[in-house]
Amino acid sequence: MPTDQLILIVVLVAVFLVVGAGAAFLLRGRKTPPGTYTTTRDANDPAPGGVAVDERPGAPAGPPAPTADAGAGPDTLVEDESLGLEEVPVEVPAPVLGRLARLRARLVRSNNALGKGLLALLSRDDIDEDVWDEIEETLLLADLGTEPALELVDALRERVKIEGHRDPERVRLLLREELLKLVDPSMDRELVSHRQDGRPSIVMVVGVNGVGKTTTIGKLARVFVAEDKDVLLGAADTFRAAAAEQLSTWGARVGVPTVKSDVDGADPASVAFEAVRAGIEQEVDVVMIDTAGRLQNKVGLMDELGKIKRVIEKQASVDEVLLVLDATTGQNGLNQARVFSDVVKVTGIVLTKLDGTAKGGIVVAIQRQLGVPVKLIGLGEGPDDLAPFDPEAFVDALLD
Ligand SMILES: Nc1nc2c(ncn2[C@@H]2O[C@H](COP(=O)(O)OP(=O)(O)OP(=O)(O)O)[C@@H](O)[C@H]2O)c(=O)[nH]1
Repeated sequence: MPTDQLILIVVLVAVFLVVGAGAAFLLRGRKTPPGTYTTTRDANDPAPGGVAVDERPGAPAGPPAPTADAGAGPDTLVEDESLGLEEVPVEVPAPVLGRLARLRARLVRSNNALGKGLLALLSRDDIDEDVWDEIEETLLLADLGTEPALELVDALRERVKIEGHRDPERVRLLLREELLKLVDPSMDRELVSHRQDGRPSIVMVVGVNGVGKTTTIGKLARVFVAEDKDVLLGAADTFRAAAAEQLSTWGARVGVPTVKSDVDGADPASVAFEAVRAGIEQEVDVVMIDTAGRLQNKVGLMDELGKIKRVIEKQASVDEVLLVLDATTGQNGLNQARVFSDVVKVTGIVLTKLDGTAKGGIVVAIQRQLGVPVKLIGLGEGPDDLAPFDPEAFVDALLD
């Protein structure tokens, strides 16, 4: 074979080997399973900066985030040796669909005295004035509120008079219908959690101390991740030192980054501003801002809340202001709700700790007083113990 042909063959073989090796290297990356947060940052996006720290779980700011193995189950270890990063466990949250069905037993356990009590009273042979008084008392004890309780008693009196009673199935049906009317299925309970006008949805979470704000954000982040959304958290609770840590731990569990201040007692409005800026830059779907718990009668702190919202709105309007209320505090929650709503227009209520109280009637009282729907309910301390509020499922659980 002539030398020039031999050289040509050697060159072709070498080219083939180089191209093959390159292709194998490029194809080596693992596919990211749905729901796993990787990165929303484009290659040409600026790196985060300013007072707040963008904490992307398992990765320092800058390089791309680690990916998880395809088909990941709970507690999947995420690793990317090529970046020399530590292994970070990322959980796969439970699907949102049918959550209330899964958590129904908890609602039934704590609230069935209400439903059972009403059913027993209404099924009596003779419903005299004493029985109606007892029915009213049962409703008031469940925190339904005076006006709705009287309304319900009147409606039941009327229907029992016309339709008769005693047949347990019939009694159950009419009670169900009347309770459902009070809970009001016509209210819009959808959470705004999608990008619109080229920017993320901004969700602010407010409430008094210890009601479950941070926990709720952590649980909600999981809900959004389960829906395959990109989420970013902002730790504007700079009052309690451990709060930012608590929030970023929740985020890290599902691979969601947290923007927080590295300065103790930093201005919460500026942390919120940075978080929203990062969310816009990184093109996420939802930014959730945690705020410090504050008593509704502390004027300075309530003013601060108004300021946080105004500062956020320099960049993007706030789509949701979720007021978290602890269901076990009963009517006291109503006073809180009114004051909070005056300062930052509340768009939805999250009622936590419904697993630990027989006062499910508070749902009706709150919605009536504020005209704001209960959008989510907390039914336990577990990471997936938060469910969208479904009026029918709720009333059914009361009557179980
Ligand atoms: N049983 C039950 N406990 C809950 C629920 N939601 C939150 N908690 C618990 O309530 C406690 C307070 O929750 P946090 O999220 O720290 O409350 P917070 O409102 O952020 O507190 P501050 O930042 O101090 O105002 C925690 O122990 C939570 O586990 C719920 O739906 N059911």
